[in-house]
Amino acid sequence: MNDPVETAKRLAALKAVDNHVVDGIIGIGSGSTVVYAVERLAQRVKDEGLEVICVPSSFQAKQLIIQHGLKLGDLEMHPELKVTIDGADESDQKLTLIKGGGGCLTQEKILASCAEEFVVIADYRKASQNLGEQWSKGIPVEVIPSAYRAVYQRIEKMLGGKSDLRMSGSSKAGPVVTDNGNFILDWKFEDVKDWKEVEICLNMIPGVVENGLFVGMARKAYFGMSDGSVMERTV
Ligand SMILES: O=C(CO)[C@H](O)[C@H](O)COP(=O)(O)O
Repeated sequence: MNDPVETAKRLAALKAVDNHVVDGIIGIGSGSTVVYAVERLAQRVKDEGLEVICVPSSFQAKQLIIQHGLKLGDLEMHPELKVTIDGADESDQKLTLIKGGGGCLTQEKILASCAEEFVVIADYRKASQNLGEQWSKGIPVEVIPSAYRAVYQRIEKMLGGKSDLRMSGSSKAGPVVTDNGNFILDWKFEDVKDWKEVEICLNMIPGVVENGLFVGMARKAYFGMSDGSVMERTV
C-alpha cells in the first residue's frame, strides 16, 4: 500500500485492535479507518480464535461485520461493551473529538458511551492542538428534518457561527438522510472556549438529536503518522 494516508490509517487500526481487543463485545465505529480495524479483528478471530461479538454504529459498520464473517450483535442484546473502536474527523490534545463526517454520530456516541473503553483511530491529518485547525467543515448536528431551520436559527443566535444543511451531492438531489432518517447541519463555529458547554447547549435545542462533539469520552487515541510510526495520545 503506497498511499501514506491509507497506510497511516491501517497502522493506527492494527495497533488499537492488538492493544485493546480481548474476548467480548466490541463496538464498531464507522468510516474508512474502521475498515482496517474490522479486517484486523477478522484476522485475529481466524488466527487466535478470538471470541468477539461486534455491535455496529451504522449500516456501513454492519455490512463490514457481515462481510468479514464476524458475529453481529446489537445494543438491545449487549448494552455493555468492552471496547468501542472508532475514527474521528479531528482530535485536540485532550482527545476532544469532532465526529460525524460520515453522518453516523448519534449511534457512534451511543456506542462510545456504552463501552468500558473508547479508543480512537485516525491518520496524522486528524491530530490537532485545537479543534478547527484541520477540520474546516464544522460540527455535525443531527436534526429532526422538520426542525432543521428552527435549529439552524437557534444555533446561530445562541452560539454564533453559521450552519449548512448537508447535501447529498451528485448521486441524489436533496439533503443527506442519516441511518435514523434525519438531516445533518454542519455548524461552522467561532471562538469556542468550553467544548463541554457547547456540546450540552447544542443538545438542549429541541429538534437536535445529537451533535458530533465528543468531550471527555476517549482516553486513548492512535494516530498513524506519515513516517510509518504510530503516535499515541492518552488522557
Ligand atoms: O465520525 C465518523 C463517521 O460518522 C468517522 O469516524 C469520521 O468521519 C472519520 O472517518 P474516516 O476514518 O473515514 O476518516
